Amino acid sequence: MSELHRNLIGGEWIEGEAVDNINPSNTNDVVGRYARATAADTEKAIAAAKAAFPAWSRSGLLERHAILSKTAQEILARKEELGRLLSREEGKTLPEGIGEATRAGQIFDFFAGEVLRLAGETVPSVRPNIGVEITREPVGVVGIITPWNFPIAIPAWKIAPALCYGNTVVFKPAELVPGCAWAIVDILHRAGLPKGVLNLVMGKGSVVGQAMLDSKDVHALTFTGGTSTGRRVAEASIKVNRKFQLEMGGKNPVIVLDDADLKVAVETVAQSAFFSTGQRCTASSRVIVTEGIHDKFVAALAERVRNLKVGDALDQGTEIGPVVDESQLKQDCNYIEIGKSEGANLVVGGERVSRSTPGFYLQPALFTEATNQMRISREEIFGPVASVIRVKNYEEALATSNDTEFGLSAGIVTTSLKYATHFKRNAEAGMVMVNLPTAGVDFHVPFGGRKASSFGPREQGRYAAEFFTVVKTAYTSAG
Ligand SMILES: NC(=O)C1=CN([C@@H]2O[C@H](COP(=O)(O)OP(=O)(O)OC[C@H]3O[C@@H](n4cnc5c(N)ncnc54)[C@H](OP(=O)(O)O)[C@@H]3O)[C@@H](O)[C@H]2O)C=CC1
Ligand SMILES: O=C(O)CCC(=O)C(=O)O
Repeated sequence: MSELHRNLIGGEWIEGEAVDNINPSNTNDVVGRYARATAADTEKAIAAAKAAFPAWSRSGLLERHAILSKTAQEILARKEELGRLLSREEGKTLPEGIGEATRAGQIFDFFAGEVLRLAGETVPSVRPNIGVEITREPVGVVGIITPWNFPIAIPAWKIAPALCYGNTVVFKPAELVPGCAWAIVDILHRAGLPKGVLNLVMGKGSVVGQAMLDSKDVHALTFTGGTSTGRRVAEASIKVNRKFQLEMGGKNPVIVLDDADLKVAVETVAQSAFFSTGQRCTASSRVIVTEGIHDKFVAALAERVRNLKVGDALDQGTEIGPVVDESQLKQDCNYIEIGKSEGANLVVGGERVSRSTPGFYLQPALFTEATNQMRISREEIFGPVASVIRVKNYEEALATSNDTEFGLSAGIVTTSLKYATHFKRNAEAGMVMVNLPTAGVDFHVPFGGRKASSFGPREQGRYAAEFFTVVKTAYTSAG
């Protein structure tokens, strides 16, 4: 039997009930065995983080810099192995897995630099002989709850800034993907983090996650996942005056205008909608196309989708890996049936694919003749399913793209500077892409959305400081 990967609590590796981590490309393949934490373990982890906070919040900048930098170097040196682990446990293709592992290394590298750039402000007072200093301090114990779709990048972009700014951490990864989570915690632990500064509690959201929500000793909570869980995080946090940050769903539009370059449009939409099996909160599932280009665009996109190679995430040449698990696959298939019953036209895909190994394979599905009122255009599906909505002109395209409760990412494909500029200004989204896929973002600039997609300060880049610190304003009289 393979080694049990244990939880890290107060600097000790702690046993727990063993859970198999299953490969969605081949359900006969057990990626590893991981210990399931209990609510009592979670309470111990929170207590350990609380006890470690006073020393870590005052730790030397060079110590923090060295640990984050060493972590970055090890992740980058092992990016192929970690990328393979990621693809094996989550199902994105190997190049995508290696790309994500690389991104995690770059994020730690970025925040290793940020440790040395911590800054405040001194400003004159409006009163004579008084100085005003504005500084940022760590918040305390940060709870981190992450989803399964970015098993290494999302933990990295929450853990790295939390530690950089002097917080201690209790980290709960999604139960489906403990492998990458365990690997980065192991790397950080060996890089020299003091006991209790980073605690790992793998386990169920309803047990471990809930124990974090219920604790008044978790002073800030950063969450990425589904909208309904996000609401629970918000409600629980308000009760205990906790700072919280939510990244949730999307129903991201991509507009294709008559003047678009056809090849760019097809590739941008295929990438936005189907790569990473459509399992990205930034994926696009509403393709809004003006009537002059509609028919030739649909024909070219359908051809591209028909030829997308669905297969084992680790096989060379696979473009679309499996869906993450049986329950997500059911959700995708259910929405495909809903789309058909609503009267949209399924032009290609949507059927389960058999391979030599048992896995959750689905041929990407493309609907046409959809309207923006259909459920498939309004609800997040989180799979390789997209619908084309035909519109008359740019004005109708813009209105349709903004007609959604979500506001994470929005894209436009056009050769017109006028429309590109107008769209950047008027799209109701946190991130806007011109002639680029709606998914796949840089690691050093702000990430986040508007409306029901996000709540709280932005993640990533220098903007991360807003969530992971609290501001203090100090006044000193000269005498
Ligand atoms: N915006 C995004 O990036 C993502 C959006 N989603 C959307 O959410 C839908 C559902 O996906 P799913 O993974 O189930 O999303 P969840 O919101 O259930 O999961 C996200 C994280 O929250 C945890 N969690 C679940 N219940 C609780 C709770 N009561 N208290 C605290 N934490 C909890 C989960 O734990 P565990 O999984 O271990 O039970 C996981 O770590 C998807 O179909 C998709 O629409 C999903 C993933 C990412
Ligand atoms: O598109 C990306 O690069 C990031 C997407 C993401 O964070 C998510 O799907 O949760």
